Amino acid sequence: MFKFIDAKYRDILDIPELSIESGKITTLIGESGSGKSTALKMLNKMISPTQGKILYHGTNLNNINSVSHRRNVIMLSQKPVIFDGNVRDNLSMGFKFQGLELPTDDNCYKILEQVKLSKDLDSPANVLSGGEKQRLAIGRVLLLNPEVYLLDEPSSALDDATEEAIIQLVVQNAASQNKTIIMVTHSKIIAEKYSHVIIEISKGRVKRRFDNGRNN
Ligand SMILES: Nc1ncnc2c1ncn2[C@@H]1O[C@H](COP(=O)(O)OP(=O)(O)OP(=O)(O)O)[C@@H](O)[C@H]1O
Repeated sequence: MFKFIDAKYRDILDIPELSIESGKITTLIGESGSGKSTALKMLNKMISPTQGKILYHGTNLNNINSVSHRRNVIMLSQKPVIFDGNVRDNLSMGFKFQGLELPTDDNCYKILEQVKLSKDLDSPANVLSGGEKQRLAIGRVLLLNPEVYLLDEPSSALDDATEEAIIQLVVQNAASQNKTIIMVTHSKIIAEKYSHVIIEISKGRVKRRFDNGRNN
């Protein structure tokens, strides 16, 4: 699905060859500052390689329109982004950005059920609790139904239980549809529990890439 070929980003990342397969959960691990977030940002074109290239389904990402790419490859920040307005507005926001037909109330309620948020679509979003905001942000991404979910762990530590709850929700909903999940975590426990493939990054280079032995 993704293939790095002699891809460099400044002096931060240097990846001569790396493939990320579709339909799998791939996790990037490695010490702080090793380049994990930078690698993830390259996958949805937030940044582009300064040398070399990254292919997506065989096409150089440089030749793919950024807006349409981000329809297929969505970054879910673990710090929830909540917009002014009600729950419905927040669920529809991605569709508005992308110029797509807005989701029906029925579909919105189905997603709220999946993320276990029992709120009315008309209720204001800014009064939700932190955990509820997180579930609403996840619902927004699940509703967009992308091909690839990028989950970036904030370096400012969320507690592991919250991080795992987010991952669990996405894995349950996305992996059951054979979607691709690529995530960054500092937690070896989380990496080993959920990943098919683990990639260890050290000083901007791939140190190890191994099959985690998960086959479902
Ligand atoms: N736009 C940028 N300009 C200059 N340096 C940058 C830029 N983005 C990241 N860096 C540096 O590149 C290195 C890798 O950063 P990155 O955020 O990818 O690391 P990380 O492995 O995700 O770290 P953490 O686990 O702490 O989040 C760091 O030293 C960071 O300071």
